[in-house]
Amino acid sequence: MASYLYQIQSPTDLKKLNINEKYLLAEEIREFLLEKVSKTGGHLASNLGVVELTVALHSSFNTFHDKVVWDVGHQCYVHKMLTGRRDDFDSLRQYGGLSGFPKCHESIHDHFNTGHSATSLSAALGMATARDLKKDCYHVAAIIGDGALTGGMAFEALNHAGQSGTDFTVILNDNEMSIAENVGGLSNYLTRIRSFPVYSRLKEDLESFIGNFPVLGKSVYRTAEKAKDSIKYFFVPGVLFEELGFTYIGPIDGHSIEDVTEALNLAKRIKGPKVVHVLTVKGKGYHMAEKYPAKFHGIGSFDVITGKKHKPSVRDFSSVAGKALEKLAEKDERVMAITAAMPDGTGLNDFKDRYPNRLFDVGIAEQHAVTFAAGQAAAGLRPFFAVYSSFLQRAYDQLIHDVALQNLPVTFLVDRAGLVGNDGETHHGVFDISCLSAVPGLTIMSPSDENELTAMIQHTMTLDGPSLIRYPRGEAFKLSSECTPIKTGKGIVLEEYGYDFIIIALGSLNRIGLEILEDAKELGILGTLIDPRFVKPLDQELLLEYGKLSETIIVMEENQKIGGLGSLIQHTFNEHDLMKRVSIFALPDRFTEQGDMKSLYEQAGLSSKEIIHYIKHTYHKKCTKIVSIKQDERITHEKKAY
Ligand SMILES: Cc1ncc(C[n+]2csc(CCOP(=O)(O)OP(=O)(O)O)c2C)c(N)n1
Ligand SMILES: CC(=O)[C@@H](O)[C@H](O)COP(=O)(O)O
Ligand SMILES: [Mg+2]
Repeated sequence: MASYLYQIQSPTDLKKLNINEKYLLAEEIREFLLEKVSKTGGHLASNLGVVELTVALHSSFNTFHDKVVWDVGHQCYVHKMLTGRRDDFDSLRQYGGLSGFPKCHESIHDHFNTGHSATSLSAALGMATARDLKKDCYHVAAIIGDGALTGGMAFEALNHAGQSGTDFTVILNDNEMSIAENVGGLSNYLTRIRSFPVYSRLKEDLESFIGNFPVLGKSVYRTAEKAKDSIKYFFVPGVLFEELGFTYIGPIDGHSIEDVTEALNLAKRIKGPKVVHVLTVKGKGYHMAEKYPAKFHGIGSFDVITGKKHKPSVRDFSSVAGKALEKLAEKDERVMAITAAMPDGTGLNDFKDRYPNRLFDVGIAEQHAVTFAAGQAAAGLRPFFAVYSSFLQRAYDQLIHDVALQNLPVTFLVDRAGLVGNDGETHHGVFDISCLSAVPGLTIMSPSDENELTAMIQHTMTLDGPSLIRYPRGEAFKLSSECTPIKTGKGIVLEEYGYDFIIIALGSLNRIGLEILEDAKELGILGTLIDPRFVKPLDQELLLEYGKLSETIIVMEENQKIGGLGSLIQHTFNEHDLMKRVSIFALPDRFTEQGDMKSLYEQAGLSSKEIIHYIKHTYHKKCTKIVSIKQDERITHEKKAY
């Protein structure tokens, strides 16, 4: 059987295929996607949905020159296959392998790196503006999903583009899904447009109908024009976009390669900003993903026949947080939960079922979520915004200006804090301490295990101002059967064998800290492990007390080394004239790549092996020093005796 997929080394080869061959290619692409992603894991459903759209895109656009920006970028796998990266798919999302997101360093066909939502329109508009100013000649397109279109930045760009009249194309991939079901007024609007699938044709008919009657007087023509305008308000899909200054083309069947190609070709001919509205089915072609698009949005390896994951879902920190919040809500009706399109990922699904009126999914709108929470808190509620660390970055000013400055009791449940693994650079939650520890009045905690997480969530209810709890992606665990009560700004000593070294480990890294203590003990090196619990306020008393006891102070944290917990401890020691070297095991000053956690920890030097090595080294140095001091003392003594 001829394989079209394996003939394609670049989009030039795709352009040589006729329409039937393109459909055969689409079938092969789906098989390939299923085969590969079922082994490596990845964003399957979104990619299955854009197979024909991507084939049409490369049939119409020439990405050697034209620029294409993928919003979020999780749906770029087909694009990667068609742009020379098909043979790299075994390494998809693996350490050192092919990224699951667009990466300019991978290919000249990737024009802008993405990973977070709602950036594509701004970036594409910027490129189109640069093109015009430099008098270059190429097309620019942004591909954005209906979910990503709920992000504020997308609206800001629509507003700007509509007025600027800049020539570029927005391809709106509407599958009525974000990760969960899409939400909001815009989503409802798009759904209404879906119910007029033939209107684009009707509009053309109306125009040609009017144009076909030159014998009608000008006034009649104008009346007809006006009538056309009012009819438009009732029937024309996409009036919203048209009113903003875009030409709307659609809705188009996104699984028809001819229709999408034709619509894109038309868009290229029309000057100014355009929206091509494409309707697709998330998970198209794989019945399991069509039925359960949320499960197959981003999935680990799985069995294609049964759709079952190879590693069954575990009880993770997110679900522990969700449960703890439910318990709080049971007792206090002021407790509200807020999510920015991540109810599943942040463990809020049960809360949503139980308290549908107290769970607010605001869409992919982190900035709005924070100020919305501020408003709730200002009016007497106790909102909890559960959000991934890297997505909270988007709302830095809202946190400072709208929450902290007014000392409002909003709690941030900061999930995916630390390294996240295969999503890579864009998704690691490694900046929150550096960014947020500078915010006055914000209490920052990190639990060492699930009991502490639950206790900290309860503890936030005793605080008057804003608070934040950071916890990692992955399986929950207990370090002990229960946890000692949380007191604001107080840490605890988890284990105390001796003072050859002191480890201050943040959050779940205490588990590795305990292992290190045991391994060192077997070597006869005795250490102490401190769980600071609070990054802010830091337990200065505890840290200074133990800091004085040892020459080897080690801090472990899953945050950038610059501006992290280690720096805060160093600063505390300086302020109290405790001149100690603090050895910080954290993330180096570069962006951490994708990969399995073990490789990433090793790369960052955050593994127990690395730290034990360091402890042994400093211990031996100390012993050698003691031996030589003792020798010196003996010589002096002998000299004196002589
Ligand atoms: C700022 C930000 N918040 C949240 C996410 C998590 N996220 C990734 S994809 C996605 C849903 C996107 O839906 P849509 O754009 O419609 O694409 P689809 O998967 O349906 O093709 C979400 C919420 C993100 N990547 N960036
Ligand atoms: C593309 C995106 O941003 C999300 O789909 C993300 O990959 C989810 O990550 P988790 O798997 O950690 O929920
Ligand atoms: Mg969608």
